[in-house]
Amino acid sequence: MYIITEPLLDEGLKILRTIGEVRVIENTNPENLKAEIRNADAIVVKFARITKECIDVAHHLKVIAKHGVGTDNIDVERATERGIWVVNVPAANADSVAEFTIGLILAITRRIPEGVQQIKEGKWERESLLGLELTGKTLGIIGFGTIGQKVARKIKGFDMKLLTYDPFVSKEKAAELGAVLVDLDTLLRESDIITLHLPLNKETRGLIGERELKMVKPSSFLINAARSEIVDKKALISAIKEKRLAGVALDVFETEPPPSNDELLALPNVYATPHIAAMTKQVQENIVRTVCSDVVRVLKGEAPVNAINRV
Ligand SMILES: NC(=O)c1ccc[n+]([C@@H]2O[C@H](COP(=O)([O-])OP(=O)(O)OC[C@H]3O[C@@H](n4cnc5c(N)ncnc54)[C@H](O)[C@@H]3O)[C@@H](O)[C@H]2O)c1
Ligand SMILES: O=C(O)CC[C@@H](O)C(=O)O
Repeated sequence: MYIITEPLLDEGLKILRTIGEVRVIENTNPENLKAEIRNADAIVVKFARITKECIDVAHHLKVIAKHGVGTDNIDVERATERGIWVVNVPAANADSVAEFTIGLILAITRRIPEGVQQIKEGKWERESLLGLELTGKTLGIIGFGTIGQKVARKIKGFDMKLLTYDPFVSKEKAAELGAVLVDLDTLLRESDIITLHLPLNKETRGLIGERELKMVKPSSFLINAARSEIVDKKALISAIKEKRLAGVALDVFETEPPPSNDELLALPNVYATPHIAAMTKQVQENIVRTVCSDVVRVLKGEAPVNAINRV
């Protein structure tokens, strides 16, 4: 068996080597990926785009394995048509991502990165760093799945009012975790902080656009540790420039890494981190074990545990 993979922890490489030859590929631009995937029986993918064109040259491919939960970088429909399993690792990173989300909320509302910067520059300008107390404020959680629910559970001690919007969740489920299920417009109008925890797909691309950003309070903050394209970038830039949003914290970008002259990142009140919400030792070890074990299962002719399609 021949397995290709984006760079992985050694533990994962060891598991894969029990079933075949493993090649680590660093260059995942479309042409290189097409050349590499041609002879592969399996691919472990982090951020590389596994497009229809890529899948169509992969005549031996049996499984596309996502190191993580979001499979928006994989053409799952085409893989299914071609009889190729797509597996991911659901839930494994949810605690870490929820913890990180709360970190971003605190960082942006209490202006922690600016405070750090001031001190390092030898400044002491406390009066310029007035923040927002979270107690009694409203947190709007868009997407109430594994991560959204963990955020609700973990933020309890902050005594915030919780709203959530998720078309696939019942109001009873929301209430169980102390949140009120509302429609999107209500959430946007009433929240002081809005955090996104939904997948990127045809329905959610651009879900937060100009119309939606015109509804939010100018004092509100937006947190995006889900996927960049859920928010319309042009509309977001206008909202920040026109002071219709107090601040934005982003862990995800359309192009990763984003270009150094990115217009959004250059704006004040835009905080950013390099897609690290799931970057904890525990999560990375757990994910690599789970995903590589599923690859081995498929290559042995067994059904994977975490398939997101049926072939
Ligand atoms: N920054 C990171 O490192 C990082 C790490 C993990 C996950 N993520 C992103 O977070 C996303 C959510 O992860 P999860 O584990 O909670 O997934 P999940 O599938 O458990 O939950 C997603 C929730 O979104 C809801 N949803 C779907 N369409 C919606 C819509 N149109 N409006 C509102 N809600 C909608 C679903 O009903 C579901 O409850 C992933 O798809 C991934 O893109 C990012
Ligand atoms: O591999 C990672 O650390 C990030 C993946 C994350 O965005 C996911 O969708 O699970």
